[in-house]
Amino acid sequence: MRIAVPNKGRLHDPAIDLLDRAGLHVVDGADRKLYAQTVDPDVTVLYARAADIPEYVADGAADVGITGLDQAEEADTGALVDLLDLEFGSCRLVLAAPEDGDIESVEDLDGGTVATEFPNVTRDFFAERDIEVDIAEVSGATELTPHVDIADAIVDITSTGTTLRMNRLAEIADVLDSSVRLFAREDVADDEKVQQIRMALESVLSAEGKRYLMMNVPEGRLDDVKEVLPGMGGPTVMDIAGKEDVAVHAVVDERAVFETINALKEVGASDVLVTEIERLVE
Ligand SMILES: Nc1ncnc2c1ncn2[C@@H]1O[C@H](COP(=O)(O)OP(=O)(O)OP(=O)(O)O)[C@@H](O)[C@H]1O
Ligand SMILES: O=P(O)(O)OC[C@H]1O[C@H](OP(=O)(O)OP(=O)(O)O)[C@H](O)[C@@H]1O
Ligand SMILES: [Mg+2]
Repeated sequence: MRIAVPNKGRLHDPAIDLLDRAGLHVVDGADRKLYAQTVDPDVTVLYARAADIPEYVADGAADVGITGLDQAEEADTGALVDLLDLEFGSCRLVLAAPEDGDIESVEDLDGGTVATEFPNVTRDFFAERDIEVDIAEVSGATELTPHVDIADAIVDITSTGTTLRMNRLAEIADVLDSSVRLFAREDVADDEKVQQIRMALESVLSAEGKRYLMMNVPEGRLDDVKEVLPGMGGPTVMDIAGKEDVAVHAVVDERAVFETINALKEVGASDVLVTEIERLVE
């Protein structure tokens, strides 16, 4: 089983970090290597450019891949199965034009030129609206093109909006909401190993923002404590050898920890421990 991961750029570190936290540690990932082993002898990492990953997966060079939805939509491959939203690399593809120009709507671009690194997505966007545009494919610095008479507008990535603002461009329309996904080729999407990888990654995302609470509770107050701890499927209750108290464990939303601890103290809980959770396999 080969998993394609961005070899550099902004997606590389978070992708490797996520695999790590999922327990799929890369063991010989020296820089500039094409392949790396993981702790699972059946899983190899293949490093590739984010833009090439959909094609690698579609062609069988890899079985699953981690890259942006924007790249998957742009790639000229058959459909890949979008197995899991990995919740990083969130950005939008937008149509934008000079702030002080005459392009204010999508229709104003009829007969015009749009520069982009995403020609396929852009072509589809205008075709769906029956608007004829010429597409100027560029490989970077797209934001400059409307100011040097190469294009009337652009379709490009934005997240904070800083780059558009710095280049005096205004958003005209949303083209695509993107985030990084785990993609699989259709014929392997249901394979056991692929599903194990999906579940391992999902368990890291599920644990994010959750805390594990442990405490001692007098047995007579257990019902009150349960009221305070809605938890996931109720708390775990254990006897403590030679003691009247019972031990109670529960998973709680990080944002609710402060309030929950105060409420727990009020109903008689003591020795409350709060710990982080690495993974949560549901
Ligand atoms: N500003 C951004 N904020 C969030 N996500 C982004 C942003 N820019 C790009 N992305 C996501 O990262 C993916 C990879 O971006 P890109 O291909 O530009 O690589 P990079 O990290 O800039 O490295 P390089 O361009 O040097 O290969 C994009 O397809 C998109 O999904
Ligand atoms: O809305 P913002 O937060 O300003 O982000 C948008 C910018 O981020 C990306 O560029 P990147 O930083 O990856 O540089 P690149 O052109 O070298 O890929 C993208 O191509 C935009 O230019
Ligand atoms: Mg970039």
